[in-house]
Amino acid sequence: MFEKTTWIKLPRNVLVGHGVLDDLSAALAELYLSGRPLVVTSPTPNELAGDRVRAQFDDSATVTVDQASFDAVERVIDVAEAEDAGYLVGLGGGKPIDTAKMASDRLGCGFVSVPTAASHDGIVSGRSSIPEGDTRHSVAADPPLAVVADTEILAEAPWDLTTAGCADIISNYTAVKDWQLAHRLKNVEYSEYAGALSQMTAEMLVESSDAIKPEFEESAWLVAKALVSSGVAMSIAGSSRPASGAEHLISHQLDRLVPGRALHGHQVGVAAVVTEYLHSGERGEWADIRDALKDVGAPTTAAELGIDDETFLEAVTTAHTIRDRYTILGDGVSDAAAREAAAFTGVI
Ligand SMILES: NC(=O)C1=CN([C@@H]2O[C@H](COP(=O)(O)OP(=O)(O)OC[C@H]3O[C@@H](n4cnc5c(N)ncnc54)[C@H](OP(=O)(O)O)[C@@H]3O)[C@@H](O)[C@H]2O)C=CC1
Ligand SMILES: O=C(CO)COP(=O)(O)O
Ligand SMILES: [Zn+2]
Repeated sequence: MFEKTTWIKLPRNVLVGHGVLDDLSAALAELYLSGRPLVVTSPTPNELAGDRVRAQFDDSATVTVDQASFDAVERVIDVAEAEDAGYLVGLGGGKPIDTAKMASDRLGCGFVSVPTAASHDGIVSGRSSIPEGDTRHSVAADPPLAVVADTEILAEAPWDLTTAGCADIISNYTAVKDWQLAHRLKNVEYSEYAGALSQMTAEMLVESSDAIKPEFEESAWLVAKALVSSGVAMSIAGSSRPASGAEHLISHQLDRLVPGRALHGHQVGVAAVVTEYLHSGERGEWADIRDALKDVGAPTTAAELGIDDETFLEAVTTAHTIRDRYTILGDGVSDAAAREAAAFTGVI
């Protein structure tokens, strides 16, 4: 008997462009959401855009979170219940968006993503990343019903956040290679469609890198569109596999060793240079990844991340323990192999 089933959860309305923040309520009107919104935000995004969001609703409540944590998720759930909110609007960077995504998943209510930074593909995906104990990687949570990404706001955000978003997309190259490897060696289910979409998203971003420059609103548009596409690839796959391989494991390990030292996207970009070398050796495509990162102004060395060489190497040699996800790191690379890869590629 044929037993395969597919259930793909995707956002229904995705708005990317200049001034679209003011179309938020129109985008939501089409979704038949009921009740009033609870805006989940953090201090800077609230100051930048909170009033423009609240002005579009007759009635709303707001809760501000300072960090992504399970305490913050609990607090949002409490406020949502106390305020009798019908759905949650995550306004800000990954911190409020992931907190709102997780809280709405727990509450069983709708979630809408209004990113103020194009810093990683979590702003669109059905994945939420809330640190708990030693766990740093994302877990499944229903994706946003709508995404409203105003490029005017994204373009005015600190440039580092945008280059981090670019690097998160560039790392899709190695993520897809790891996924294909796991398919060949461990029979992990692989989606050709999701893999191709993820890879094409990285290729298109790299091909447009000349247009990715600070103060060009088009840069924010290109990056936001790529983040949407990467999020869709994850939704099709039903996992973060299309956008998260060994380079993400290394980044998660860095988050444990030196929390908050560098942005997620920057870490996965630098780690991707090393994991590409591990995949394809001295003559492989690691230099293309490094050059793509350089072209968008993202870091390419451990030092540029503010991380010392030994800590970076410790992350590479221990990253395979992070989660049950087979990658080029296998059951662990030796210190000598990690050192060789990182030194040859100029990462250390
Ligand atoms: N779901 C997923 O797949 C993923 C989720 N994540 C999660 O996302 C978080 C990191 O994402 P990131 O976006 O860097 O985090 P933040 O939400 O912390 O945003 C980064 C910083 O930028 C500020 N900021 C946001 N928007 C603007 C703006 N328009 N102008 C000026 N400053 C702005 C924030 O201010 P303020 O301090 O006031 O908030 C904050 O200081 C982590 O919690 C991580 O776990 C990361 C990767 C993937
Ligand atoms: O950041 C992500 C994809 O870019 C999510 O990946 P993780 O599942 O490894 O957290
Ligand atoms: Zn990522």
